[in-house]
Amino acid sequence: MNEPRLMNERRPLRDIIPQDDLVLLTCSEMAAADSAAIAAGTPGTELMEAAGAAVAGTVVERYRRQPVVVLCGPGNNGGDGFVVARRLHAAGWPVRLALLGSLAALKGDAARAAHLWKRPVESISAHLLDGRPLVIDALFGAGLTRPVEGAAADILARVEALGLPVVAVDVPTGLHGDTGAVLGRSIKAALTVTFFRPKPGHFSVEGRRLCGEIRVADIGIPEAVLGGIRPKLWKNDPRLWATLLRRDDVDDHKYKRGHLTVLGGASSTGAARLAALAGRRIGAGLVSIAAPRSALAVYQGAEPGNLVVESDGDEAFAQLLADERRNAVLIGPGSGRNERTRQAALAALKADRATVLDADAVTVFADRPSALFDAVSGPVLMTPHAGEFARLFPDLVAMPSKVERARAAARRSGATILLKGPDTVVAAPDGRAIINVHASPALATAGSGDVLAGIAGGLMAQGMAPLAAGAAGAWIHGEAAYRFGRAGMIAEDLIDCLPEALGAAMN
Ligand SMILES: NC(=O)C1=CN([C@@H]2O[C@H](COP(=O)(O)OP(=O)(O)OC[C@H]3O[C@@H](n4cnc5c(N)ncnc54)[C@H](O)[C@@H]3O)[C@@H](O)[C@H]2O)[C@@H](O)CC1
Ligand SMILES: [K+]
Repeated sequence: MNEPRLMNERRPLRDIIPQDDLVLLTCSEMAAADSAAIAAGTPGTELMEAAGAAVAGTVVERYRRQPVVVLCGPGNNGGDGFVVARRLHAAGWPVRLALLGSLAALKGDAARAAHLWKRPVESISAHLLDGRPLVIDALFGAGLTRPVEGAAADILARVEALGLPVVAVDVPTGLHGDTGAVLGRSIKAALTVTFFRPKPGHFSVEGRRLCGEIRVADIGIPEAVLGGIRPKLWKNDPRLWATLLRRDDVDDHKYKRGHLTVLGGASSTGAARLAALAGRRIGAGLVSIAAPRSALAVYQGAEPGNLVVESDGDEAFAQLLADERRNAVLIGPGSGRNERTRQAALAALKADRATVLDADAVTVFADRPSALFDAVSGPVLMTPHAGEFARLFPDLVAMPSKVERARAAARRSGATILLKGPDTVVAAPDGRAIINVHASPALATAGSGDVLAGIAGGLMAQGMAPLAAGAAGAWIHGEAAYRFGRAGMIAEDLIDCLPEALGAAMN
């Protein structure tokens, strides 16, 4: 009897399902959303009033009545501050307001908001902080263009030194909404109220440190404006990809669940074994390790459910891929920085397999990255950490935005890039990108990356496209760490927790 054909093979891979409520908007996209809302009939003053009202409302909800100082900047972020001050004062709170710059220099909506504030406008000075007030930071928001210095930096330093509670309007001053980098100096907020949609900067490592709790307020911008903006960045969540995870089917057969082939190395054999186990746990029907003769016995004596095939020398991997049922390939974890790894990667790309390139498979192309990029044509996910990324894309490292770094690398290489870290970004060559913050610091442990590569490879074997597999992999990886839920986690524990994590993603 012939063995059943693999069902996934040569079928289009299943891609993410965009969700409007998970969209993140850059500052210029947000400005476009404001403009579209204004064009659709909501005046800018109303948007600003709604923004300030949302901040004031949140403050009243979260804090007991107490003295407040509102620090206003020279633009519309400051304009929001004037609204917050007026509304808190109306609610009976003791409010002082200080403006950076002169009232006469305010323009447009901000000038109108200032006009409605009938009480004193002070200048920024340390005396404002006498009596330890709650601080509303409305100095700079989406319009931040250069480092925060001078009086603004001084007062923020003072607020921080005194440990005063801070509520940030839109973003903590100094945090760049797009890049998530700090320009000059910033301030740690307990709460950040942003408008319509979060911005990428809220989810950078710095952003997560500085924003505190993030509340996204509706300010009356119609959802329909997103249609015109066509955003391409989402916050990772199972709703983007959970429906793509394979559900059990009555006529399931292991070949229908894909066959992941992992290149095993000669010395660091643990990495490929961890990846292979993760690939099986995540649901690949078969996972085999292509092992060099010298290490065959090691792999054969290990986990009995991993298939082990001999694959020695530079050409052998290409021959393995003559079997079309090997629909997905993972190369890199412990595979060795050598010609065999390099040739296996090129063979996988040539054979157009769903391919995950990690660790050594990234590093072996450092001397001539174009040899890798030229070979990419099919579905490829590359999963570098920052150091591996720098080897392949040295000129992109200086870009301040991690999302843009990953996007540029994806565009150049033709592969989907999963750039690891506490704020993992997955970016596809067409510009779609996903930020994952569903990750625990406990993931910073040896072998954790091998597990992630195995999960992604297993998901691609089951028919997920690279962006979906990367996003799902990063989330499930994070969820597994949360599920372990105590100190002392090692990579093997992550694998044990995968079934529960997978279950959580599917619910
Ligand atoms: N209609 C709208 O556009 C709305 C805007 N909103 C608010 O408006 C904010 C954006 O307003 P803007 O675009 O006016 O920007 P900002 O208020 O963030 O700041 C802009 C001004 O600050 C200057 N500036 C930038 N960085 C500086 C630095 N380091 N030191 C000194 N000056 C600096 C700029 O040259 C500009 O004059 C959002 O963050 C949000 O709070 C909300 O009111 C909702 C509606
Ligand atoms: K701010």
